[in-house]
Amino acid sequence: MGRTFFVGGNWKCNSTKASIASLCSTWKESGAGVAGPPVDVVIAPPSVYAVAAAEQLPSGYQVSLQNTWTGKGGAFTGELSAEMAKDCGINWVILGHSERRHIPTIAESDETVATKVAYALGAGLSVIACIGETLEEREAGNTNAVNERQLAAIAAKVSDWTNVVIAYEPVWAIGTGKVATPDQAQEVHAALRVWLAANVSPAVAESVRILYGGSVSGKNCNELAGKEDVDGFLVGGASLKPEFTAIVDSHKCSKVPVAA
Ligand SMILES: O=C[C@H](O)COP(=O)(O)O
Repeated sequence: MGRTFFVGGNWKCNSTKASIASLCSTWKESGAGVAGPPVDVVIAPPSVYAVAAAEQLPSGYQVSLQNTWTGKGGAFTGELSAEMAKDCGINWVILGHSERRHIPTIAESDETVATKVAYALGAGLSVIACIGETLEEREAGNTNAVNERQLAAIAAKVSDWTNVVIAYEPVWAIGTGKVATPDQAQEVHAALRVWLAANVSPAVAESVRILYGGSVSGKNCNELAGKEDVDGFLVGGASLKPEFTAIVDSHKCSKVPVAA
């Protein structure tokens, strides 16, 4: 069994109509960063731009939301439901991103993230589920414990992992330019697979894709992609730049067998 390399681009709360048109046209003109086997590419624009971006992205690039609500729509001002994403032809959502966990005015709990993941899957979306430790937690020696706690909350509500991609994003590496070393990323990814094998199933541990996120760039992606448990990336800042296509192309450095 193999795992198809996966590169996600999270535009966060950035972009304009003009910047999207310009970036998409630069990517297409470069001829690099081609989506399709052996690499999946999924871009998460701010939701108001998602449908328009889908029409301009290079062929084969899929689109994601950056968040959905915990359940069915209704009287929840400002929220977006998984069903609305599906209705608009959007098949992915990023959930549990560290900015949604740690920004005080958002403060999503493990429980909320897990509820969102389970609901989105049930509504037919595929989910990029984010986990990751803070610098304080790493320095206290709690890296694996924190990541396993966040994953356990999701595992408690999810039984079918077919449409789940895990993104390991150490909070200290996000937007800081302090990328995890390839060995640091590999160590956590391998530990996550061990945890999944013991607590979910060996088959899920073998098949689920685990992405690394945090200051990934066109310069550091190839070395990270060469690690045996790194199945791709969730990219923030560099996904707003021409260099993103080089990160898509880093699948050529992957040692993970491609899914049949
Ligand atoms: O979702 C993406 C991550 O937050 C990584 O962001 P970054 O590549 O800007 O560090």
